[in-house]
Amino acid sequence: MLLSEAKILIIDDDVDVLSAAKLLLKRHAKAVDIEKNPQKLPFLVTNGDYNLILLDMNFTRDVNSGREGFHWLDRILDINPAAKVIMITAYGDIEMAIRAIKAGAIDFVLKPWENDKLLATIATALEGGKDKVVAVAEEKAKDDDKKNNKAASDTIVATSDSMRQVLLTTERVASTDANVLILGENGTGKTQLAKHLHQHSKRADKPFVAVDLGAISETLFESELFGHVKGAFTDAKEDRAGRFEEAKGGTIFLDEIGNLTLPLQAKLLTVIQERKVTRVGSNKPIALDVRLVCATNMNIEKMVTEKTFRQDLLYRINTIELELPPLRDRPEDISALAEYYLKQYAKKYNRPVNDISNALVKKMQQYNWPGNIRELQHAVERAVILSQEKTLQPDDLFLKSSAGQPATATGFDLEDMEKTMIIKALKRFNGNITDAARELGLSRAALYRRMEKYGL
Ligand SMILES: Nc1ncnc2c1ncn2[C@@H]1O[C@H](COP(=O)(O)OP(=O)(O)OP(=O)(O)O)[C@@H](O)[C@H]1O
Repeated sequence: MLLSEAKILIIDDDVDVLSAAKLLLKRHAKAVDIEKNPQKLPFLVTNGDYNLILLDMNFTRDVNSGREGFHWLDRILDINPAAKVIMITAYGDIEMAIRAIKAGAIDFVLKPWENDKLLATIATALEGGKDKVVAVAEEKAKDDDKKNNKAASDTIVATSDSMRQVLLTTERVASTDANVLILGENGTGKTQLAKHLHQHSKRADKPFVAVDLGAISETLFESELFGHVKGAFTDAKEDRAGRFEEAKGGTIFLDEIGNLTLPLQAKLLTVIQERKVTRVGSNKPIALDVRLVCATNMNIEKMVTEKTFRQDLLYRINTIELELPPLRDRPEDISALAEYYLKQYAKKYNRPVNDISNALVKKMQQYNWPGNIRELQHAVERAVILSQEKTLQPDDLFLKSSAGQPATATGFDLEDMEKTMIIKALKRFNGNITDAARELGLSRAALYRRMEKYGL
């Protein structure tokens, strides 16, 4: 839809912002309404038939949490899930803006804005009608999937020889009922692989139940995994099946198995050996028909040597071992995954970006990715949200950790120097990002990222 045909609503508690925006937009749009009081939003959204809403992130002057903005964003999307909301955020609030986009806003503008940039952002948002609706529908489908406790049919990207080999073995062992132990650092895709195994097994149409053992307290372990009967303890108001029973006929995935204390390891071993569970407070064992898949990021053999993990339990769970290599050891997967996530997020957030420069691919392949695929996924998501161009450049990707990178030989801390230069440039231009970026020879997006990195 064209801006000249659009009806726009602007909500901000700053009347100067409202009048400046109205002055600018009424020359380009069909109609512009302004409102100072966000309480009127539900009425306006229900009755106003707006094509676009510009919403302030922080309503209470001295509270900068943005929470109110999120609250109102939620309300708008509750009333109309396809509503197009652009958030107005304060300078330095990039993190918040990213969260808002993840929560369903279509874009953000920073205050004080440049008129041309604001008009371009609005025009792009108005153009991308269908994508937004599709994205909302997809999110909803995903939520529904989660609610139904189904294993989502996630794509596995595997270009490297090592990953292809892992996939091949996984698919081969899927049809057996053997217990599988998946090893790998955090974020290498252990959960994803467990789901893949389940989907290729003859239990695929039965439940896939994932349990994060690292997140269950010792006291709740038994009742969570094995269930309980009414009155077994104070909070046991009714009979409840445990996770093992929920997985009946399907697969149970026990993540972070290395985190189990020795007494809990003993309890789990008994269940696996006897293939029966007994709910807490009951004395009736229930026969189990589940496939057991476990995972850990710990060195479990070493734990056995150190006697912190029972050898007999390890023998039970690792009939077949699959090991996911860390991302830094499979450079072909780095570029394939980056492209996969670039496409996915560009579509989801309706962004123009569709390519990755060779220089950025090189930068990604030199980085050590301590958080593996999860870290790469988040880095690409942020870059897609922030990028204004069609091709992602090295500066667009914000990498958190520099661990494993060669240290600077000069003894100077380059980061300190960079930070000082940015502070100086910002002071010189009274916080004007465009001028400071030009002085520093950076794009605006690159300057924002550095400001964020240094907490400026
Ligand atoms: N081969 C892959 N292709 C595409 N995406 C992947 C792949 N492997 C993992 N992912 C994605 O990476 C993220 C992390 O994967 P997952 O949760 O499976 O890792 P994990 O090893 O179980 O992590 P943790 O050790 O923290 O439990 C998920 O969003 C997942 O969808």
